[in-house]
Amino acid sequence: MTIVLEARDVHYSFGRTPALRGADLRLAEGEILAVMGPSGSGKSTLLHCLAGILVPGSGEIHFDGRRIDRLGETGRSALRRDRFGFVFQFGQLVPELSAEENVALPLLLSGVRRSKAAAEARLWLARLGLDGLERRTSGELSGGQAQRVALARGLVARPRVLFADEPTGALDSLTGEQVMDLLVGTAREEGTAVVLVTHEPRVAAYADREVVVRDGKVLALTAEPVS
Ligand SMILES: Nc1ncnc2c1ncn2[C@@H]1O[C@H](COP(=O)(O)OP(=O)(O)OP(=O)(O)O)[C@@H](O)[C@H]1O
Repeated sequence: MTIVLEARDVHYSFGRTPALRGADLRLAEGEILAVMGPSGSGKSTLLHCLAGILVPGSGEIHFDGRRIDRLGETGRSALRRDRFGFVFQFGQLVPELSAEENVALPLLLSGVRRSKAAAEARLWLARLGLDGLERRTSGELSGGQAQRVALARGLVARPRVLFADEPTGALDSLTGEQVMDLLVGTAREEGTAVVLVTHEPRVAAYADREVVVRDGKVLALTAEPVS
């Protein structure tokens, strides 16, 4: 089994408020991992540390066997752009851009030609059942459609790890299930590992394994990834 991402004894504080107090986590290649836990327990902070958005006060983050917590902002932002994908609770689409332009964005940022990026974006929109909606802006899409656009954007650059923070949090349960079916289905097809932060057991049930964050520490609910 190959470990793609690992947190070792990670501590992080917001000023004097400790958010992580020795968090450990291992994510296997292609694994879908649910991170659960009560509000304020440190789930989002852990995701942000794993994704190189926040730098831990102490401890280590390893991606593909390389320490990433020691990289500078430029190195971490290159990593986020080239190797990681993101989906958040509120899709955070750029409101002025069309669905197609939103999905093409990560490719354009990586230097892909405009016509190729647009063609890839259209393929991903079709794959997520959004054909015909390419020209719409986020204000012209339903919540579920917008979240599928966000998912297409998160996966278009074929990341090694997709970080999903409450990806269905703003959706009704039926729409949430459709988004989760697509998220898990496409991640599996692509071999993309997923860190899925959720407080909903129904959403966590889509994962291969669950951990619980409590008081800034990670408790394993089911076994470590197995070979
Ligand atoms: N920007 C911030 N400034 C100060 N404190 C923060 C900030 N973000 C989070 N915290 C604090 O850090 C702790 C962990 O927060 P975090 O957002 O990681 O929890 P969470 O488990 O994701 O919560 P939720 O389920 O409510 O999103 C909490 O005590 C929170 O109040």
